Amino acid sequence: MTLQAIRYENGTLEVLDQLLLPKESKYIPILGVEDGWKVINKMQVRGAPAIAIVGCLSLAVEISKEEFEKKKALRREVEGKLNYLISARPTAVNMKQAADHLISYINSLDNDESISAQEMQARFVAAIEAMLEKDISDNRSIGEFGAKAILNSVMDGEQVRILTHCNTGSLATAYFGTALGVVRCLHSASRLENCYFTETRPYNQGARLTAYELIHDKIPSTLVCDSTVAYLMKTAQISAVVVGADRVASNGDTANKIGTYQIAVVAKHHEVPFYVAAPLTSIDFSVNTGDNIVIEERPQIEMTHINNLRIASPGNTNCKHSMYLYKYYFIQWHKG
Ligand SMILES: CSC[C@@H](O)[C@@H](O)C(=O)COP(=O)(O)O
Repeated sequence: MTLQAIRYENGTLEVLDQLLLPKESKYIPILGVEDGWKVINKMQVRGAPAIAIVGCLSLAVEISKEEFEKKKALRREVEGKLNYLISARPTAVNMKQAADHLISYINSLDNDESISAQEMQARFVAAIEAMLEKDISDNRSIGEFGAKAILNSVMDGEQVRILTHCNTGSLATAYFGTALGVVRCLHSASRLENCYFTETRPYNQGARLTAYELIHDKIPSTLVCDSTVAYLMKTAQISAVVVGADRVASNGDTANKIGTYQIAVVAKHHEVPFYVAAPLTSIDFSVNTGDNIVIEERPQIEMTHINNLRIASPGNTNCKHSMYLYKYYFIQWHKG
């Protein structure tokens, strides 16, 4: 059975605390938008599609509990809260795309004189619930298309070796993932020899979360240090790299977890095909190039500490090389 990181039923929502994994599996109840914002900001929920779904569902939970006499009041509340949710993690665009879509939907409901405030409220909550279903079907298609694309570039019946970065699986989406969904599809088709995955410093989404998912699904896999990638490409005959995306600009420049850029550069050097597996909601047509993507800067403590234990030497770390950008756009889209 696929891991369920987001549990939503009849207006109640709880999410698996990903900061505690793999040591502890604990679900956090989300009672409204403030809780939603916090779990996203603290990265107890992460991964671009999961951020959008949890953010929007937290609004659905809050709205469902309220009573609105005036449609305008509902519209104002929805707009303000969606804009607030976007600020929790700015680089991943899925939350913003979802907010734009929902704001335009609530405006159309507001303008529709044939419906009451209660009807508007019910339809709005249903629209958010439909996003959950859409993510599930998108995951299925991405997995199937991605596996097909990779298998088309190898010999008939050949087993493939895939490298992935960060976590893009059930913990990052509502179903079985984007890049990790491709890996899952290759495995179900009995065409996966091995999935190599990076530890993904500083928060170790690979070592903690991707490992957790691959072990859960009994998929043959190997955890590698981030700094092993170049050597791995030289020696392990990697068939393809597949990663997810936090935001794709209209020219194809892609922002993803820090470290993705260097993997892309090394893949190019070793002529290993490089794929970005992402839903349409990760594409931001309002941004021309990666230069205009807002890059999230996270607190230094995430790099200097592991599980609240300091690993970097104490002292003034406020110097250039100790700052880190969390994400960076990494690649110019290749034509064809
Ligand atoms: C399907 S998840 C896509 C991306 O969000 C993923 O590749 C990624 O970089 C996640 O980063 P995170 O910082 O853990 O949210």
